[in-house]
Amino acid sequence: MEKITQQQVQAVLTPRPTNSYKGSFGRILAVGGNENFGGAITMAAKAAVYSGAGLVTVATSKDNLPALHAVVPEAMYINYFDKVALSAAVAQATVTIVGPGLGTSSRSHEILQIVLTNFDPTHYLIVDGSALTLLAQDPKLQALLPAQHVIFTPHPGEWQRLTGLTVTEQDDVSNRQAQQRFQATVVLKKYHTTIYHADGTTSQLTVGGPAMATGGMGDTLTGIIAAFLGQFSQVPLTAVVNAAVYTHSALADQLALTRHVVVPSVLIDHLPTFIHQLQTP
Ligand SMILES: NC(=O)C1=CN([C@@H]2O[C@H](COP(=O)(O)OP(=O)(O)OC[C@H]3O[C@@H](n4cnc5c(N)ncnc54)[C@H](O)[C@@H]3O)[C@@H](O)[C@H]2O)[C@@H](O)CC1
Ligand SMILES: Nc1ncnc2c1ncn2[C@@H]1O[C@H](COP(=O)(O)OP(=O)(O)O)[C@@H](O)[C@H]1O
Ligand SMILES: [Mg+2]
Repeated sequence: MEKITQQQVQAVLTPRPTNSYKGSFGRILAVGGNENFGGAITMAAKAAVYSGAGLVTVATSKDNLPALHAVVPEAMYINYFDKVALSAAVAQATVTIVGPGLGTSSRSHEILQIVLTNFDPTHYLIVDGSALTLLAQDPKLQALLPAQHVIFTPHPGEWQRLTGLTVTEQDDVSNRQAQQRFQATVVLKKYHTTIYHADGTTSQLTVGGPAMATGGMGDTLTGIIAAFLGQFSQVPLTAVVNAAVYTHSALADQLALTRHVVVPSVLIDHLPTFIHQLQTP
């Protein structure tokens, strides 16, 4: 198993070409955030913007719109109950996040089904939070998953729901066997997060720690992964995912030097500076 190094990450985070524009850095769609969990999709969207995504649209409950725009006015909005608008947005996005704060109601299920049905498999799909729980509950939804370019970001509880593996049974052999059933990249989030890539390789973090154990930290990670996929599309998927997961936890470690807890919103605010710091030899 390969440990992810800062040098590998720095090789991914290339500076922006001078003749670039917002369309050069990904069209991200973030789908989630019901009436109770609007913060989850807002953090995902803000993390994507602050990690350099070109264009970010949030498909969420209308209840969340004022708060979304107060926190991240750069993000565009659609109502996720508008099936026509949601289908069109999914088809256009170069990277779609689905699941943070989506909830597990029948309406949440319907939204996930629309996302999976309209997704363009040449693009990227990040499946997190409630979307993983909905998938675990319904094999028919699993059958709609594209065969490539899918990234699952479960915590051990979500991975247990998907695979039936209890947290103590989640060893490398069992996790790899389970990954092969889905063909997706699996980012198994924990102390020293392990990434089971779809190409058969495995990577592990040596950064990150308990100051990250607070609600919203995983939602934030989805936005960083999406933004990096949107920007560094010429780099292999394995390296881009590793770079995003590393950046998230390495920044948390830096902030934890002077903090008891790393609040996700605070981590997001530091992303532009930290990414620049990684780019500067
Ligand atoms: N501000 C917000 O709106 C927030 C919304 N959230 C959303 O809330 C929904 C439910 O997600 P949750 O993860 O909170 O709850 P879940 O019920 O999906 O998962 C928690 C369960 O997993 C088990 N588990 C085992 N190992 C774990 C580990 N290492 N970390 C976490 N849980 C572990 C726990 O014991 C618990 O039973 C998701 O859609 C999520 O995105 C959360 O992200 C928290 C913040
Ligand atoms: N003790 C820990 N050590 C390292 N990383 C941690 C620790 N606790 C939490 N994290 C990280 O915080 C994030 C939590 O994700 P998740 O449980 O999905 O949070 P949420 O759904 O509330 O946003 C993951 O990236 C995980 O690796
Ligand atoms: Mg989560």
